[in-house]
Amino acid sequence: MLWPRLLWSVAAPSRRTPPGRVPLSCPRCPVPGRPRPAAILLLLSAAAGGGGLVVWSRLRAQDGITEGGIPAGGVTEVLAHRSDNLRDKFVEIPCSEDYDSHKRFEGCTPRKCGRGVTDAVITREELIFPSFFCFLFQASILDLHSGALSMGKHFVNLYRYFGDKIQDIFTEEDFALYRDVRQRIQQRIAQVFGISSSAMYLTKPTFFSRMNSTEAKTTHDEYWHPHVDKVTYGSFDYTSLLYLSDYSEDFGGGRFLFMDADSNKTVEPRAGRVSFFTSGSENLHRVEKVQWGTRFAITISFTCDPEYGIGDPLLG
Ligand SMILES: O=C(O)CCC(=O)C(=O)O
Ligand SMILES: [Fe+2]
Repeated sequence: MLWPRLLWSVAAPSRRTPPGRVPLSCPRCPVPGRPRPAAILLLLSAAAGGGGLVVWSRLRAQDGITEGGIPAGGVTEVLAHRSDNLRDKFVEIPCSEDYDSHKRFEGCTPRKCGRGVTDAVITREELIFPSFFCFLFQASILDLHSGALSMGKHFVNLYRYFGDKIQDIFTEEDFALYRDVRQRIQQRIAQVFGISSSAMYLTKPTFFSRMNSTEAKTTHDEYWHPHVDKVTYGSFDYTSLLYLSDYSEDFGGGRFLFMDADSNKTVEPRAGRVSFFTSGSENLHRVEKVQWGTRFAITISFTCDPEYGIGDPLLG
């Protein structure tokens, strides 16, 4: 059983919480509360300061496709069922032309495009991240690189807000796990797409997300809009999503959907499952609205352009 699920069951009881779970609390997790103006990093200033957190706000620009549940009449194929335990599922698809309008980096920029799912790169048991999860109970997005935490209508910059104290709040173990997981995903992507892992760079934003059925407080919380990551985030060439909770056990709705011309193809989240794909419009996608419970995931993305590369998030 996963810690996140246990922690969440205490923090936000759900009708799905099975009885008899060990009650856990987060004693080390301080509440930022309503931030002092000096400590606030609004989304815009974060973005102005070098890219920052773009996330879902920009997705609105690509609206116009049915939202919420899967559209009636839309044929849906399941690429990965929650109960599957997949080693290396991969579907190749033709690349879009999106990459032509960006500088090409041979040996990295996608020539082979597609989407893959694996349950064999990360085990469910290792996905603990307790110090990150403390904050995710209070926020919908935690951007590890910038420290931006979205809380209701506000963005708080955790690194500025807590300063040196952040080292007492976040643990090095969580950052080390993040680095390890990032590396393993990067290697898998490189292997599947036939490129060199050293030609890929982590890019921003890289963030934890919490999605539930409560009304979006701001447009940043509107995770369900169809979008193309390369359009939304610019620097992305390869997107990966690491799921931390289970579809239909921890939450309902919230499936990931590739929106192809002929059909939708779903990936049902499963804790430890990595879904990865080339970031161009060959992989238009969205997330179904969550109907109940809480869905946790991490978006970890890569660019081929060293100019947009970032280092691993660091503690302090
Ligand atoms: O969490 C997911 O399944 C998808 C999130 C997403 O599309 C994104 O971060 O760009
Ligand atoms: Fe996306």
